[in-house]
Amino acid sequence: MAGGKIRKTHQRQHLQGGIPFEKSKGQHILKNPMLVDTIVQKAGIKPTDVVLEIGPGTGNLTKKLLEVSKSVVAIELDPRMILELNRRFQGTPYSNRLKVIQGDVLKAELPYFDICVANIPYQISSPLTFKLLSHRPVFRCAVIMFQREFAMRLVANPGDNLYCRLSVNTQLLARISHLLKIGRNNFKPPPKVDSSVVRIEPRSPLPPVSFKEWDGLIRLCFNRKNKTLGAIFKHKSVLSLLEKNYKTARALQQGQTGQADEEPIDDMEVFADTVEDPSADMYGVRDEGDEMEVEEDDVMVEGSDMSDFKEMVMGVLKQGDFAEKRASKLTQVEFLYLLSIFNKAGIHFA
Ligand SMILES: C[S@@+](CC[C@H](N)C(=O)[O-])C[C@H]1O[C@@H](n2cnc3c(N)ncnc32)[C@H](O)[C@@H]1O
Repeated sequence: MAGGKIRKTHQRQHLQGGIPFEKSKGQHILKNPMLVDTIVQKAGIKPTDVVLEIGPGTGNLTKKLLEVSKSVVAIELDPRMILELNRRFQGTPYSNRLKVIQGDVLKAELPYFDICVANIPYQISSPLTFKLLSHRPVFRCAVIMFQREFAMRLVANPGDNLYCRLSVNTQLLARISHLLKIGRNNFKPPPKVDSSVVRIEPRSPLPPVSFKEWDGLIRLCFNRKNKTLGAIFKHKSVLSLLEKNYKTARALQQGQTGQADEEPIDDMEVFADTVEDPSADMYGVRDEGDEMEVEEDDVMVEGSDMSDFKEMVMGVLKQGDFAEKRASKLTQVEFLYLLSIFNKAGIHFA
């Protein structure tokens, strides 16, 4: 840690190198040098690696990364931090191996990197994770500090309380493991929550699935994650949405004779689109576990109301033995199978 002094004002500003930290920018500096060493060691950086660091701040982690890698590219939003970084590394043997880009990482074009190591501002966790996972060429791994609950959602398994849409979507794209628990007192100023360091290893190749279709199904299932799939798919709003998609797909198919019926693998641009607008909360944790509000007219379609289309949907669920199962307990493989049998029956989610 650069030797700064701590001054407390009535606003409890915390200073390092004369810089007041801004909580709105997630500026919580790792002050425990042993932890910084452990994170760098766990990242398994090779001397030939180009490292991407997001939010280098005053450079505590950056210095250790420079010691073990070929070079570091750091993206930092706050120009005051960049001045501090320049002051810290100018005239040292590290200066020509450090490139600092000023800007918002969510808007920046990411450079080439082998490995990403970062203590990030927690408010960008979800869009940043998906921005990294859509980056090409595929990197080896990312070792990232997240808010503890977000990290536990990333690694959650079927049946765990925190298993949610975020878990399923990230685990489709990457292998994720929990590396370290970090208490809030290791930061200056301490955040309100504890943290965890997680390793993310992108899958390559990706499972051959349309991401739009996948997310459509997962979103539907997790909006009422503790209800049986049989109950979810009996709702009028769900059935009418799927019936509309079904009719559209059939009309398109009729207009495209001679084409293979296999679903094309989505272009990676799909991922880029979803991270451009973080407010869309495409993968956020906000809605997880919440029951989707059932509108007054969103009744269950029962008995005499039974339409041919509903019978078809129920037939698909029965075929895979899914009617009595709940999203909160379904594995990745089961979701992939469910999507494939729906699609085979001409039922689509996007
Ligand atoms: C949690 S601090 C980490 C600082 C330092 N890496 C450490 O571990 O001590 C997060 C850093 O990310 C920067 N930051 C916040 N939002 C950002 C964004 N959208 N893009 C890039 N950097 C950002 C902050 O200015 C701050 O320096």
